Amino acid sequence: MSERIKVAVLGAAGRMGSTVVRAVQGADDLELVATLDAGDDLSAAAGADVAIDFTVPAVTESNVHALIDAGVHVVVGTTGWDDESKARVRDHLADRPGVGVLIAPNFALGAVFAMAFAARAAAWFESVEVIELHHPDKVDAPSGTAQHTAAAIAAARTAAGVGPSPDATTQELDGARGADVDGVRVHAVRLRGLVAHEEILLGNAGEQLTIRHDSFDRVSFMPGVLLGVRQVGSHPGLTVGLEHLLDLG
Ligand SMILES: NC(=O)C1=CN([C@@H]2O[C@H](COP(=O)(O)OP(=O)(O)OC[C@H]3O[C@@H](n4cnc5c(N)ncnc54)[C@H](OP(=O)(O)O)[C@@H]3O)[C@@H](O)[C@H]2O)C=CC1
Ligand SMILES: O=C(O)C1=N[C@H](C(=O)O)C[C@H](O)C1
Repeated sequence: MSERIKVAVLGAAGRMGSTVVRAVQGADDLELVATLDAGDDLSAAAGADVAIDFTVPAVTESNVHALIDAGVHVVVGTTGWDDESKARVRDHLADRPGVGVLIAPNFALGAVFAMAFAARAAAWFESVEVIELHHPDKVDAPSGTAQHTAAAIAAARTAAGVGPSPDATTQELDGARGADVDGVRVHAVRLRGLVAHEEILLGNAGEQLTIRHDSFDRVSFMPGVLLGVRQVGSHPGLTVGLEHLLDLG
């Protein structure tokens, strides 16, 4: 058997981190070498080939820079990344050839396909809006997935020369029309009982297409996380979105 990939998990006690720990322990080709939580010294991850970060938006970027310095590939599921923080990672990686960082707002395969399908359809519909629905313990809104979805939809519409979705609203109670992500309206629901869900609504005169994805359990993210761990080392530089490992990018 070829050598196993040594893996460190950051945020190991969290909802996602604890599920990731079990998935890594269950994979024959992976070896769990470190589990870290808030307050732990990041140098414990330096012996890993790949670190997986499911922490909190406030710390994920500094974790990634420290891991790049240590020459460790990183698979990042934590949300909260914007264009500036991604650009800083891209610049850092330019000085560390061979190191790969994968940031994916959603590792559930169905969610990645839902985003890709929505981007393909978006240029053919007059109206499009995104609704994301999550458990009430989530700290960020809208979800990273919804922002990634809206950005892909907006890019597809711009490339096709399609204008904004029609909207006659001139009077609005703050927030009633959701957040504006690159011109696409995104609405966030927080409800006990939910895990992670997204609907993309596309409308034309007389018809509606609804693309919906549901993660009922955090195990849904594990095949994508493990795919990322196995492939990040052969994707040096920054990769944003699991779609690039599924030939959908
Ligand atoms: N990409 C994807 O597919 C998915 C992404 N996510 C994202 O993953 C992130 C985590 O979600 P979730 O697991 O639900 O959140 P949790 O709050 O359950 O877990 C976060 C964990 O990170 C720990 N932590 C905080 N600071 C540090 C640090 N500096 N170093 C190491 N660990 C730290 C927390 O510890 P403590 O509580 O002690 O502070 C906690 O255990 C979120 O951004 C979420 O949006 C979630 C699901 C899927
Ligand atoms: O916090 C969560 O739970 C999730 N976060 C990610 C996001 O913000 O998109 C992925 C998934 O939706 C679950």
